[in-house]
Formats: sequence, C-alpha cells, structure tokens
Amino acid sequence: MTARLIDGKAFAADLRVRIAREVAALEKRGITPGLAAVLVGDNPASQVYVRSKGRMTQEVGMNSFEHRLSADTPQADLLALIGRLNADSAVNGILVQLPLPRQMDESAVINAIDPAKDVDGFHIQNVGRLATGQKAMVPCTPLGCLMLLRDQMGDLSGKSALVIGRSNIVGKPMAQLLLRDSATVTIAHSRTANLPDLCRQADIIVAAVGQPCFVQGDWIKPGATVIDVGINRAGDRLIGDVDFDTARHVAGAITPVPGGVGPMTIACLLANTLTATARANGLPDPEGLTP
Ligand SMILES: Nc1nc(=O)c2c([nH]1)NC[C@@H]1CN(c3ccc(C(=O)N[C@@H](CCC(=O)O)C(=O)O)cc3)C=[N+]21
Repeated sequence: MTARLIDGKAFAADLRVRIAREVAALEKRGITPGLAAVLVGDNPASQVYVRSKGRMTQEVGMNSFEHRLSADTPQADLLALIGRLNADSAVNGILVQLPLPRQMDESAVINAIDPAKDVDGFHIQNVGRLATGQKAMVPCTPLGCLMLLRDQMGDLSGKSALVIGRSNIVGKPMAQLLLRDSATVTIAHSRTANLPDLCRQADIIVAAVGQPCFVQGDWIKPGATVIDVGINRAGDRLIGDVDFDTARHVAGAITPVPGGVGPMTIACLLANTLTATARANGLPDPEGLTP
C-alpha cells in the first residue's frame, strides 16, 4: 500500500484564496484586517516565519505590522507594546512569536494580549473557551490539522485518535478539537508506556513530539491517517516527527514535511485574523474558517 499524500501546501493556498475573497468583501465596508507580529530577539528560524507570515498577510489584502525588539528587551517594554496594539483599532490580530527570551514570563506576556485579538489562541480565556465548547480563537496548527483530517476522512465521530505530544500550542488543543468532533482521543507523551501498541490502534495519529523520525512505519495501523506536525532541521533539510519513508507504505494518507502542516499554520493564522476582524465589527464568522 502506498499512502495518499495530503497536500497541505495546496490546501493552504486554496484557503488563502477564500480568505482573500472575504477580505475584498470587507474592503467594500471600509474594513481592512490588520495583523501585528512581534518578534523578540534574532532567532534566524523565527525571522523566516515572521517574514513569510508578513508576505502572505499582504498577499490576502490584510495590513501587516511588524515589531522587532532586541533579545535583551525588558518584559515591561514588551507589555507596553502589547498594550498599544490592544488599543489600536487598526490591529485585529496580535501574534507574539514564541519562544521568548529567558527573562520573559511567557504566560504573563500571552495573557496580556486582548483575547479577542489573540489569533494564536494561547490566551487562558481562549484555552478555557475551547475546552468548554464556547466560541474561541483556536490555535492555528491544530486548526489546520483538523481541516486536513476532515477533508480526508469526513466525519471523525467514533474514530480513534492518538495525539503524541502534550504541549499547550499543539497537543492539548488538538485533543480538544478532536474531542469536539466526537473522536475517541488519547494523548501520549514521553512517559507513555507501549507507545507503538497505542499507535497501532489509532485511526488517526497526530505526531507533535519534536523528535525527528520518531513514529515508525510498523507502529502504524494499515490505512490510518497520519498528520506530522514536526519540523526538525537536518542539515539544510526539514524532516518531520514521522519516519516518512517507512510510514508511507502503511498509512492510508500522510502529510509530508515540508508542504504539510506548516503552510496550514500560516493560512489558519490569516483565517483567525479574518475571524477576529469580523467579530470586532459585529459581523458573522466567515464560513468554514472556524471549527
Ligand atoms: N506565537 C507563535 N505562533 C506560531 O504559530 C509559531 C511560533 N510562535 N513560533 C514558531 C513556530 C513555528 N511555526 C511555523 C509555521 C509555519 C511553518 C511553515 O510554513 N513551514 C514550511 C516550510 C518552511 C521552510 O522551508 O523553512 C512547511 O512546513 O512546509 C513552519 C513553522 C509557527 N510557530
């Protein structure tokens, strides 16, 4: 068996076309969505993400505001900037690139963002809203994974889903979204016993462990759908958390790295910015961009 390739790059491009159409419709009402990205320090990989986010934001017709602060910026200065962005009506979405330098308290920074502008969905209010089934801003990577899974499998209800990884930015919100779609969800992590056996029972595997080629082909139930969230640098190449070369002979469908989840994350950031703009203006949520 050879797995179907899940083309996240193409899906994301299509999503951005739909977003651009909605942005054009808002333009007629005199509304232009604005996304502010804040980058603290000069992590070269982070700079790449911020740049490509900035370019795609403009491509869909939104305003992109970039703020670069030096790595030794005091936390109070960052909080002051967030305060100004919260108060700025031209800014509908605020993204503070993670990880932050050591002197910063990440939770304090995230929770300083106006939850209505929290397009990463990391604010404690959005986390609680997602967990209790209320209208929330939903983290971009899990939202992108959910869109790909629904597109591949249709109704997820009753499917067994294994999420490998328990981070606040991927694993936990991914589990919440799958649960909302009535999947039977297991969260595995570095202390999980018999991970290969758990994997073999899963119709859906979402791998977000941060270890290259961690999930082996012979751990996968034949025909399962495998979503690889990992982005690991191997020299000048990117590789995922799934051993693609063995997994592709067993899975029913699998996302490649690059070209799978990564582009969906950025497209969902734009989707969330559009959703935040609609809500800020008392308009209904745009169709098909929220869970
Ligand atoms: N507050 C915050 N929100 C984030 O969403 C966030 C963050 N901080 N910090 C850094 C990580 C990383 N991240 C990526 C998004 C897209 C690609 C992406 O598009 N990757 C391409 C390849 C890019 C390349 O070739 O370098 C792909 O997988 O095909 C990668 C990584 C978002 N992050």
